Amino acid sequence: MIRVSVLGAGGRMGTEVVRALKGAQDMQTALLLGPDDDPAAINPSNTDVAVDFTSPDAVLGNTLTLIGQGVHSVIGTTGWTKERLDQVRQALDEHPGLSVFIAPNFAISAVLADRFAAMAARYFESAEVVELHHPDKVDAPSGTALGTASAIAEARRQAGMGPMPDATQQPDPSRGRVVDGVHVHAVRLRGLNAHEEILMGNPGEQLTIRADSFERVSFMPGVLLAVRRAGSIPGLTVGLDHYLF
Ligand SMILES: NC(=O)C1=CN([C@@H]2O[C@H](COP(=O)(O)OP(=O)(O)OC[C@H]3O[C@@H](n4cnc5c(N)ncnc54)[C@H](O)[C@@H]3O)[C@@H](O)[C@H]2O)C=CC1
Ligand SMILES: O=C(O)C1=N[C@H](C(=O)O)C[C@H](O)C1
Repeated sequence: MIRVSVLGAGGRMGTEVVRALKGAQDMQTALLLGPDDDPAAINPSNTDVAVDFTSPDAVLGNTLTLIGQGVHSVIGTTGWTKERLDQVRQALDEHPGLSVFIAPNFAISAVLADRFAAMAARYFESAEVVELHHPDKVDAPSGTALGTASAIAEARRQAGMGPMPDATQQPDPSRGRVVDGVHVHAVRLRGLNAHEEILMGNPGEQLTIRADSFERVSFMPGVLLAVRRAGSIPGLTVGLDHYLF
């Protein structure tokens, strides 16, 4: 049995994760932590893998604590920057064999949308990302959209493409956040859950790639897969594609 502790267990995702763990034959829930609990309560005597769905403010501290405790982490929480990831890598250097796995998105539809976008990027002059979420989400743009924009930018770089056409004369917030040269727009609307549309355009044609997570259950197969694979790739791994393709 894999003993799994959950940080953020009372939240929207945490609740769904606890339900999924209860339905998994090879897993048992260990500690279920909320914002007032000490993550250092998690250690190898009670936990094999810790799952974090907390908040962008809390996740780095939690992760560094869990590395210090010698427990593998599976993380869905957003808020990662290159600097924060470097801090995790540095901490992991002291703990060979330990793994930290971060997925901006655990839904297969979103992982495939990213992959398709990276494949398509070199064939289109223009590309923009629109992410649409429930209005209780605290961060914008979504971690998924940031990853998608970076993947598109990297594919364009590899293809030797320059900047996208845009006659806007001065930067304006209505054009969204520019991530690595790719415009990202965030919509917050009651009734939505988690959605992303990647728009690509050429003279006379358009490609739209869209992924919709209508319910949080869509993230659970990915979370359980990452828990089962924890420790299989030591060090820091970012993206469910590492386990899928
Ligand atoms: N990677 C993925 O597939 C997905 C990622 N997310 C991300 O997961 C995170 C959580 O999302 P939701 O569940 O919707 O938020 P939420 O606000 O419903 O849940 C977060 C929970 O964490 C708790 N919390 C805050 N700080 C904590 C700490 N230091 N220790 C323990 N618990 C703490 C809060 O009290 C709350 O219960 C967000 O960053 C969101 O973007 C959400 C959905 C899918
Ligand atoms: O907060 C959410 O809901 C989600 N957060 C993640 C993100 O920011 O990309 C994943 C998914 O979009 C749902």
